[in-house]
Amino acid sequence: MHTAFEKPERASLWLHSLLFARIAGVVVFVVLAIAVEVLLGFHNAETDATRKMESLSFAGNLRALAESELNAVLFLSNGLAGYLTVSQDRIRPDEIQAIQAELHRNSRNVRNFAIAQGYVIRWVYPQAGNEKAVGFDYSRSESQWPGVKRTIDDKRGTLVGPVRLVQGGMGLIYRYPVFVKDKYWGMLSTVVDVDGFLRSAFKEAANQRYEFAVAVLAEKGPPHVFWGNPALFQSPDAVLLDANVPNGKWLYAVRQKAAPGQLRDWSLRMLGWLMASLLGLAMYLLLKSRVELAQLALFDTLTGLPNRRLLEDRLHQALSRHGRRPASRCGLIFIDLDKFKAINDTHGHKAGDVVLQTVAQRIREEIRAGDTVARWGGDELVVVVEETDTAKIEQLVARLRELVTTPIEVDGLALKVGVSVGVAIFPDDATSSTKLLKIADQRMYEDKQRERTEQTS
Ligand SMILES: Nc1nc2c(ncn2[C@@H]2O[C@H](COP(=O)(O)OP(=O)(O)OP(=O)(O)O)[C@@H](O)[C@H]2O)c(=O)[nH]1
Repeated sequence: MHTAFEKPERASLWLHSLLFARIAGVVVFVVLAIAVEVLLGFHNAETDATRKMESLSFAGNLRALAESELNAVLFLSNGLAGYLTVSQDRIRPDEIQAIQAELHRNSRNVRNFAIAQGYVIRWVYPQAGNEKAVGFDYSRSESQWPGVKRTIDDKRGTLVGPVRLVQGGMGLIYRYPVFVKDKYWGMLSTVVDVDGFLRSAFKEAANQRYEFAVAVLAEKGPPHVFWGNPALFQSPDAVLLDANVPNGKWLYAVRQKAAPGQLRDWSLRMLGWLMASLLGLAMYLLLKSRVELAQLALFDTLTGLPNRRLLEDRLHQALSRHGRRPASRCGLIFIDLDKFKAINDTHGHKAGDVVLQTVAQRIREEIRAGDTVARWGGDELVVVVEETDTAKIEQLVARLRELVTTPIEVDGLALKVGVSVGVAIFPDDATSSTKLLKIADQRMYEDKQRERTEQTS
């Protein structure tokens, strides 16, 4: 048996199909989901740019802090270098010790000062713990000599390191070459404790929001990272900022730690997708209800056959199509069940329904796919047959009579109805659908009368 709500076959009804409703629902969902992603993309790009600006400003802050800490060291070293330049040949060890002691007392992270005359270290302050440094000859140190030589050649103070110190531990060394009358006299080295220096430089920068790393840019080879996580230099989220230090460069990498915004992004995304799903579903349900309404308006709910309205439309279409094949015929068959009321009265309305459904199904299975059988109303059905001829219509009518009158089994009973049929042929009988229907109805009535007469005689 056919379902009550069948899909209209015509292309013009495509907009009222369930498939269209499903596609429209999916399209609404996809479009909204894409819109959510695009908006989130804009939002993220903007947030990213803001975060990078903030990171850059933080990196600038770090650079300023390190510079100010470094300036304190340079200031001390330059002062001592001034003394050495003035007093070169008259240097008195006790005087140097006193100056060094004074400078050391006022400096925070300076581990020691070392003064070399020529290339050999002569004086160190404080002496305790640094005895090993006295007598150290730079020109014989494979690791230190290239740097020392560069400082002398460049004639400018150079920040070296962090390096492993002769006296143990890690240090930053500020080397300052002393020249007397343009001739190299000796080297002043100020050794700064790396950890202490960096801690006091960056203590103000200690921040829950950012992580950072600092590296020395080598002339050759990769940067040497001496503070923080080296991976930051490879991170796409990190910003890099370089800074000049005496005769060299440091590089800062700064990244904001996982921002609370990431969680918010996910919530926004979930909310957006939820809205997209709900609106997609709403669109589907809306169109589905329209489909159902349209089907209710065009199909008979008991038999699933086209109703009178759709039949009239199809008949109209069939007649307009006929113009293309004028030699063929179009048949309109009006069918009315006889003694149907008696089935209702004797076996109940439900049994009558089954009879109507069965008759509808039998006729539907008999006709071709392009033809139409519709419920005209009550126990009346109408068949439209296209591209046919008179003989074929007669054969079809005979088969339909047989099909309708073949007993129908309902609850173990074989119920039988009679049938009256009236046929009108286009264009022989009429050329308008109204006229054809009228003629077919009239002939069906005559058929019924004939049957009645035959039964009574
Ligand atoms: N079960 C059922 N009965 C229906 C339905 N629609 C109409 N009917 C009944 O079908 C009958 C149609 O009336 P008639 O055509 O006069 O009945 P009939 O016994 O076939 O009369 P003749 O055609 O003169 O033989 C009425 O009794 C209606 O109540 C329906 O959907 N289901």
